[in-house]
Amino acid sequence: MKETLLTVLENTRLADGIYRLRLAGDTSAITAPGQFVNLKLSGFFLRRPISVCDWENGEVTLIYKVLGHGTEAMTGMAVGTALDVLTGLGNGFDLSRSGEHPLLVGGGVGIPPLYGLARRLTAQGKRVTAVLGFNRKSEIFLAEEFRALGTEVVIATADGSVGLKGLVTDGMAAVSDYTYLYTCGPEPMLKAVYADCKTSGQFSFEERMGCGFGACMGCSCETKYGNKRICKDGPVLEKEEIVW
Ligand SMILES: Cc1cc2nc3c(=O)[nH]c(=O)nc-3n(C[C@H](O)[C@H](O)[C@H](O)COP(=O)(O)OP(=O)(O)OC[C@H]3O[C@@H](n4cnc5c(N)ncnc54)[C@H](O)[C@@H]3O)c2cc1C
Ligand code: FES
Repeated sequence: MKETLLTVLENTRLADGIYRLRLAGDTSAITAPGQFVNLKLSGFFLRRPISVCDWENGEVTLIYKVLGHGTEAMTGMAVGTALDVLTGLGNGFDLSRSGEHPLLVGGGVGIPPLYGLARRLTAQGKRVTAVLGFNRKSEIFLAEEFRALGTEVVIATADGSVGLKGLVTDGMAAVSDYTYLYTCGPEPMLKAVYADCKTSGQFSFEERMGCGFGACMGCSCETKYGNKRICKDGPVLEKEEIVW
């Protein structure tokens, strides 16, 4: 973990309530897709954790959804603003387990960390399929960026306005021959994906957090191998260790 000052390069709206924040500075502590950063926002006591969508050459891209006061305040951050950021938090995804045809399943703001993962798996020559779930057409983001990587994209929308009408599990049913699964999204979605998953896999949890670096136990969860802190031992857990 590293505390550093990053400068806002871009803060733009991508879809309904969804923004892309690009930051420049020392990103050396970020080593794996699926890790997250923790942003100190002026006027807020607790930092706000956001997954790394991608990083390269001293730049990190985050994608956030406006949910409450903190993320609302983030929309007003102008280009050039200096932000105090804890970088390199969490374990991230282990790419070595993917096999030849990894399936990535993301819902809403669980999708961004899967983009950085898809980019690296594709660079390794893997055939990547991504099932992306949204509520409706106006909330869709990153689908074109996944396609530009050469990833096969299956979109599921709850209202049927684009792609399959239904949930990400309906999209998963359309992919038969995957070798491994990576997923991130809200917990009810992760549970449904867990129930339908035919292979081994890794599940990333975006729990509410206190400190974000292992000190407060506020994110503790039970696993088959004892209690783990989602912020430090996760946010990525192996399918085989999850207790549901
Ligand atoms: C490891 C990790 C990675 C994350 N990555 C992303 C990301 O890439 N993009 C993104 O948009 N969000 C992400 N989140 C969620 C993000 O941290 C919260 O949405 C944000 O902190 C809310 O702050 P706020 O001040 O706007 O809302 P608050 O005022 O704190 O809360 C507003 C509402 O949102 C609910 N809420 C707050 N945090 C969460 C949460 N973690 N999960 C579900 N509901 C919550 C509250 O219960 C409340 O109802 C991540 C969370 C974690 C722990
Ligand atoms: S949020 Fe404090 S230990 Fe995880």
